[in-house]
Amino acid sequence: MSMLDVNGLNVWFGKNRDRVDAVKGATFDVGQGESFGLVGESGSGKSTILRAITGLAPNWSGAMTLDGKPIGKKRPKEFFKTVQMVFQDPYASLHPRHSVDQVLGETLHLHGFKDIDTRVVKLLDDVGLGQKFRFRYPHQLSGGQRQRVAIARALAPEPELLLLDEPTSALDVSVQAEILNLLADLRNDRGLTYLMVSHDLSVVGHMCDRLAVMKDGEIVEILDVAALRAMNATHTYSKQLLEASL
Ligand SMILES: Nc1ncnc2c1ncn2[C@@H]1O[C@H](COP(=O)(O)OP(=O)(O)OP(=O)(O)O)[C@@H](O)[C@H]1O
Repeated sequence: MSMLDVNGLNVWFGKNRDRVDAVKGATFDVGQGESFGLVGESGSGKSTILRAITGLAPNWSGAMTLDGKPIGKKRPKEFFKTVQMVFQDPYASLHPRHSVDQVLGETLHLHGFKDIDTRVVKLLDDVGLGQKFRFRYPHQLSGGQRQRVAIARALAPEPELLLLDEPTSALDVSVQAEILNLLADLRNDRGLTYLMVSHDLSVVGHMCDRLAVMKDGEIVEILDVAALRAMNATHTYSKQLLEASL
C-alpha cells in the first residue's frame, strides 16, 4: 500500500502577474518503506513538493493522501507524528540559543511524551552523537553534528515518513557520506519511508529505490534505480541529466 500518494499536484506562489506555477500536475506514489527521490535542476519544483506536503506551501490543488487518508488544507497535530522533514541547512533549522537538550526535549514534550530524559539520551545514541553532546549549543557543533541533531529532532515523534530536502548538500564533502549512511541505517532499522530531494544523481542512486525527474515544475519521468544505474532513461531531459552526472 502507498504511504504517500500525490495526484495532479499543482503548487503556486503569488497572484496575477506575480504568480509562479512552481509545480504542475505532479503525480507519484511512495510505497510503505520505500525511498523515493526527486531530482532535477535548481528551481524545478522539488522542494516545493515537500513544502506542499507539510503545509508550508499553502496554495495547492490536486489530491494527496497519507496512509490512504486525504491530506487537507490544515495539518492536524497527528500528521506531524507521522511525517517529519529534515532541511538542507542545519545552521538555519536549529535555534542558535537552544541547546541540543532543549531542541529534543521540547519536540518530545510537544508530541506528548513523558519519558523525555530517556528518549533524549536514546535519540542522541541513535544518531551517533551520544550524551556528551546533550548540553551543547549549535555553535559548538560541526555541520555534520548539527545535521545529526536535526535528524534526531525529526525522529523524536517516531514518524513513518521522512521528507529529506537535500540533507547533505550544505555539508562538507567529507561528512556527506556519513550522514547518508546514517539515514540509510535508520531507514533499515525503523522501516522508515523516505521522500528525498537531491540534485545529485549519485546520492539518489545510493539512497533511493525509485526517482522522479523534474523539469520546470513537471515530473517528466519516473525511473527505478536499476534504470538509473543502467543509464536507461526515456525522456530527453532525464538522459541529459544522466549524461551530465557522468
Ligand atoms: N516562497 C516563494 N515565493 C515565490 N516563488 C517561489 C517561492 N518558493 C519557490 N518559488 C519558486 O518556485 C520554483 C520552484 O522552486 P523550488 O525551490 O521548489 O525548486 P527546487 O527544484 O527545489 O530548486 P533548488 O534545488 O534550487 O532548491 C522556483 O521558480 C522558485 O523561484
